[in-house]
Amino acid sequence: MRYISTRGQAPELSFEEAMLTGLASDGGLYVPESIPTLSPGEISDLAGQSYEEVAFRVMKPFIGDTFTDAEFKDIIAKAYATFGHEARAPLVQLGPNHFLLELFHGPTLAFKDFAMQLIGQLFQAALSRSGKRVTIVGATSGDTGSAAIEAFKGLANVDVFILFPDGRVSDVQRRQMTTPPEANVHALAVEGDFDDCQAALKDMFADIAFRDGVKLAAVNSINWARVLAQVVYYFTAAVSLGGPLRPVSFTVPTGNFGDIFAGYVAKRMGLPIEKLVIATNQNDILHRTMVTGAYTKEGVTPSISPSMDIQVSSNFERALFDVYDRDGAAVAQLMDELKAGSFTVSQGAIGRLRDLFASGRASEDDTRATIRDVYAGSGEVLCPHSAVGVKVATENLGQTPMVTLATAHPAKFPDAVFAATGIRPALPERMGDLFERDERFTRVPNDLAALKALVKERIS
Ligand SMILES: Cc1ncc(COP(=O)(O)O)c(C=O)c1O
Ligand SMILES: N[C@@H](CCOP(=O)(O)O)C(=O)O
Repeated sequence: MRYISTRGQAPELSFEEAMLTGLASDGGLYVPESIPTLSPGEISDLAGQSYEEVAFRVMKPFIGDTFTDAEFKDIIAKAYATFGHEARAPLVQLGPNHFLLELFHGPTLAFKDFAMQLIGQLFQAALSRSGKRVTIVGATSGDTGSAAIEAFKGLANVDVFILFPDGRVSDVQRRQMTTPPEANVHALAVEGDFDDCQAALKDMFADIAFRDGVKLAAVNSINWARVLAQVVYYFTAAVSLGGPLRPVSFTVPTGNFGDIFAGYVAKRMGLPIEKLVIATNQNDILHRTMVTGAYTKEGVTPSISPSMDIQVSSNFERALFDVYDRDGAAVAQLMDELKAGSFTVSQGAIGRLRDLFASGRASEDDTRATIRDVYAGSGEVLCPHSAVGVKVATENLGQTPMVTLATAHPAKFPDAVFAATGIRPALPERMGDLFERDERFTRVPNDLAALKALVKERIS
């Protein structure tokens, strides 16, 4: 399996190279040159298998001969051994035809652990056989950073720098990033919002001398391996609801478009998914784009679902690449226009996007009301991101079972949950002392040169 860039100008890479590289040298994102499919029989055979076995069968065609079957199975087993639920991604029924896919039983209580725990193991295996060292720089609105630090802390061949927007993540998210004592962890509080952090990260990749000098690697969902790991739970959920014989729909709380893009890949692999619904909070650039065809940046307004406070949604580029018939030059042109603030999707391409995705938006009041009503109706306590999903899902219910992705544990956002329900969800016991641990982080200006200098100084 070879990987190509969405902007068409970077070299083709193997799975291992694409994973260790992250962003393509032309600024694009790597995607497989073709999407492998599973037959209906192969999908039926996933029923009753462990999460780990499904993960192996779904991901294997994408990784080629990077690892032997035995090595890859061992990597998967280690990745999910830390999860607090035997099913890894259990389904809970919310209503007659509405299910919640709980993706928050990993070590940092968000769906990011599914991919990050896996790529922590993949990096370790690849780097220990090559003897190479990498510098991971990640941008986070709260969850990617904690999951990355958890997965890479203490590893011999890796330094991990996480840029988070100062004052715009929850206290639990910040403490998950700032309390690990390992010397290879560097939490950086940036004066700015998530888009500033992500732009700085992409600019670091664009500086080839810096990129090669520090051996830069990415663990955001610009890294294909992140998206791939997230494809698996679409299969486990659909199969437990009767797939492939019965189609299933999914609603996905969306920011950087990685999680819903994984659903699109599952569909392309042959999983019968009827609807894929993009659910945005008040920072609704993706919903506006689906409605108007114009992708227009407006400022980010902080919300009670802070992890989705994003305007420049990285993985939308991967979807554009496909609806523009994999024309890298056309995608590069759109991304250039975006630097000036907006681009318009062509008539043909927006039509195709609308065939593939539905969309909706939840205001702050909708989000609070959904947390309150779901708690009163079923006793299920939702985090604000999952509540955005549930609100939009209820507008898209039909005959087909709907699965809403519950992307984080409510205890990561106790203030928003308390305001809506009057209860304060407790952190799992293993994190009970999070607020007693010492914090360690560096405040940095939103200044690329200063960030690069700090990274160089810390790794030297
Ligand atoms: C809790 C939570 N929900 C939803 C999202 C949105 O996921 P994606 O960025 O893959 O669209 C994020 C972060 O990205 C998140 O942290
Ligand atoms: N919500 C994310 C933003 C980064 O998303 P990623 O999936 O591209 O890593 C976060 O929590 O950091």
